[in-house]
Amino acid sequence: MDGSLLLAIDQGTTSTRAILFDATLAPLRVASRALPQHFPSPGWVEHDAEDIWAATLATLREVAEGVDAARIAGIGITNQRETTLLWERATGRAVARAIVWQDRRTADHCARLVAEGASPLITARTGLLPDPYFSATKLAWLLDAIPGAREAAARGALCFGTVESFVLFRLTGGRVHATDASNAARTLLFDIHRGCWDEDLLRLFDLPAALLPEVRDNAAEFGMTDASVTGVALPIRGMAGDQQAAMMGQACFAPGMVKSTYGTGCFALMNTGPTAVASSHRMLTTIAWQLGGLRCYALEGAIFVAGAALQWLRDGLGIITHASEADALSRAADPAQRVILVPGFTGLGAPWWDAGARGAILGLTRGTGRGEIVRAALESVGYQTRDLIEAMAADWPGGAPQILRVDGGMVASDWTMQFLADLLGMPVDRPTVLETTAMGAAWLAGLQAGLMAAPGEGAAHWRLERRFLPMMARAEADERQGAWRGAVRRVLSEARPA
Ligand SMILES: Nc1ncnc2c1ncn2[C@@H]1O[C@H](COP(=O)(O)OP(=O)(O)O)[C@@H](O)[C@H]1O
Ligand SMILES: O=P(O)(O)OC[C@H](O)CO
Repeated sequence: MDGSLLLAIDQGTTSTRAILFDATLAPLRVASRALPQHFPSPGWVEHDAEDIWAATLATLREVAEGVDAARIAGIGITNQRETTLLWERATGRAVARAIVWQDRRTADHCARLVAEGASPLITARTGLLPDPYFSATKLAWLLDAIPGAREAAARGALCFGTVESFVLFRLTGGRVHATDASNAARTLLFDIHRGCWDEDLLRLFDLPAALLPEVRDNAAEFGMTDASVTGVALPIRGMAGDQQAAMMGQACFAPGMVKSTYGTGCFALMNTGPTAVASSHRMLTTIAWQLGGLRCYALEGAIFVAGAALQWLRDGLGIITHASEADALSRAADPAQRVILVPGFTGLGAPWWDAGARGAILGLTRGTGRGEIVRAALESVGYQTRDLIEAMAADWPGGAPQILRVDGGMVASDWTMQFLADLLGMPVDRPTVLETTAMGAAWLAGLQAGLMAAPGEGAAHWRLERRFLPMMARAEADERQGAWRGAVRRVLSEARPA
């Protein structure tokens, strides 16, 4: 028995992965399952809790097959954040489909909160703002929509949680209803300065405290899996929201370091150390991690559509059959055409926060073909990232970061990474292991198991695969960014927050 393997579960928006890592955080085995998406109404996005659970169990069993359980030092769970689940405490059965972070059905509730002047309280306590992206209004919506749910919630018969909490509950056979500080920080209900659920916010959203999970450090004893579920009892020792886990996988341990993850959406996070920096530029302030009761904070820019634009080109328009075709099509596209795609399919996130905005393709001519449209989808990722990085640089006393570390499914696109470096005018570093989210969860479990050094004591697990250096003239980059902002202004809704 050496107890030096770590097992990460990464429950993402479009897939669930389980990855077995060795003690140097090198991935040994990966199992993956796609997650079905449900779009029952315009702007609504749902996941079936049983799909999440079935994929979690299947991937976990697949990577653990034939491995001596005594060699597994711990499991780390990481997850799509904010996605809201409500389930019966007695049975673990979800009472409705999960409402996914991208879902906009609570836009009116958020607009009401803004109109009633609740924004300053919400931002001061949570570092967030009233937007349907976060969990609280989704939870309130479920309690109102399901007959009897409010009464059952008040007597403690229901559990609320985001995906990590639901997965933990099921893995432990219903014994543990808990979450971690990084996930709690995304609910609109958690005071990120005091590190606890906030009574005033519970009142504001009319939610009973009996629903809430207990909040633990990111590296902690979360309980043992139930042997009847996983075959043998294994310790769960790490937990973090996927974007915070990616920060750890990217070893962004020093204040001022930034990573950006390109999956379905794009999430750029800057480490701000023990200081919760309040943004004057519509960035989010969030908990990066809490270890030994001490919190490290981050500034975050969240954009809702990155790789999802390619999914739309593939599944909605059918003009590509696989995302990997996008690079060749973009290289071959006419450089003289300036087509701009604003991917506001589910509204716009940071720095616009406009739930009513919708997407647009501008600059079409008779010569525009699929290459120019695909290239515009890749370019939209660069433009959106530059908006975030400039906003963060304006908030952070240390100014602009020197380097951007990138990860997520979309960084396979060399073309996109080069365009990103060109627009930002800074190096873009792609690591050897792109499963940085799972790596972060494994790192947390390893930290708790005593296998890893604490942050700041070295970042031996991070290795550079390729650095993209800026080649575009600054004047051209600035002019392009200006044209992008002009395009965004044309899709903003009249009702957007001032
Ligand atoms: N070669 C590629 N070029 C561009 N985008 C890609 C490529 N391969 C995958 N993607 C995009 O990456 C996204 C999937 O990344 P992933 O990190 O698995 O997402 P998530 O965690 O949100 O489920 C998809 O939206 C897909 O369009
Ligand atoms: O599943 P991902 O990688 O798209 O991440 C989703 C985010 O956590 C939403 O906040």
